Amino acid sequence: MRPVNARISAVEPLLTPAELRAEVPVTDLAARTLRKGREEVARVLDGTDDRLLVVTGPCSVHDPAAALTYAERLAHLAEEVSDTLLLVMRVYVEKPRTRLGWKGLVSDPHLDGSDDVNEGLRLSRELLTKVLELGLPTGCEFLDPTVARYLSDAVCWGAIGARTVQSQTHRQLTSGLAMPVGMKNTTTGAVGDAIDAIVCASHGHVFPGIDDDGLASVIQTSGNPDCHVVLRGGASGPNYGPLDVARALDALGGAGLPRRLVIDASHGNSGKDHERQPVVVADVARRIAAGERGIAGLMVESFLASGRQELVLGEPGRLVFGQSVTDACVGWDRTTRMVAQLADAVTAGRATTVAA
Ligand SMILES: O=C[C@H](O)[C@H](O)COP(=O)(O)O
Ligand SMILES: C=C(OP(=O)(O)O)C(=O)O
Repeated sequence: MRPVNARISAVEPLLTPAELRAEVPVTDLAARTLRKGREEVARVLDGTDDRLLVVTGPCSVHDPAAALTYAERLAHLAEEVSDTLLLVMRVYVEKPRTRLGWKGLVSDPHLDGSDDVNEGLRLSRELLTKVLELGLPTGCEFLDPTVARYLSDAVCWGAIGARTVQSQTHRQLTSGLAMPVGMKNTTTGAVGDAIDAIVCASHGHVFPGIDDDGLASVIQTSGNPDCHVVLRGGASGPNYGPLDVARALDALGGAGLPRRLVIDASHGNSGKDHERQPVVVADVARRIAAGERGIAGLMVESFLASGRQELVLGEPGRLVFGQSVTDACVGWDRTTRMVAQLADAVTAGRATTVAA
């Protein structure tokens, strides 16, 4: 197709959301997990379900087979701890980059710079539906509003990231998403912007977009009442401590919002050092066990193998199976220990509630 201006070098057709949905449908089995997952996440977030939400999984999916192996293990673990924890798998198929880098499975599924977006969308949707079919709720960051039209009906929990939480486009997108969405504090550490995003997304908006047939459309939304803050630390340091949490809860209360939030053990809270994630989790677990209120969930970046590896475009054969190619992750064994610690903390925290 002829480019429309000198700085656009090519314009290729993209399959439509309706075509992809027909090719990769959300099966009845997946739809059951989707409905249940969305409802349960919303109930945990508002406190009517006293379990803890734990969103765990790789920083990014680069190999659907490795992600599915992780999902199979996590589905077993989710069953074992279902009295105390609601486990959701991170299935992150779009990556926002600080400067440049591989932008995720949707953008470049062959890991070679060929940027086969049609295949990226197909593989991403297949993976999301397979994870749901295992009975495991799915979570992902919504980055490109167009991509959301192709995948959001297979997602139980969404995130708006630290780099886009101030963006009106992402707040409008969230206002039309049918699942609970976590708003990250900004990379500077500002929590107020996440609260602004929650308020903005709770209202209906009218904005340009595409419909299911890919036709340029005016989209009207009714607002998303199920958004919450995610404390992920930032340039100003970690913000998972009791004082930062209390300040954020007060700010939420001051804005007329529920005093509930989620803590991300990774990113600015771990200084991107995966070895520090268990330290964050242990601290939060101790506080939950002691009866601290307001922490509705935790996020962990975890994969089969610990650490990270450098991705060399065009050489995917050299990659270690199940190890992150973006942020370093905790490995599987460490993950199971952290999950057990959180399950025990919820049990102990319940006892303090009964005693009070
Ligand atoms: O969680 C993922 C990363 O922190 C985020 O995508 C930014 O990554 P980068 O700083 O490596 O670009
Ligand atoms: C990019 C992510 O997080 P943040 O927006 O907090 O940097 C992520 O969780 O993958």
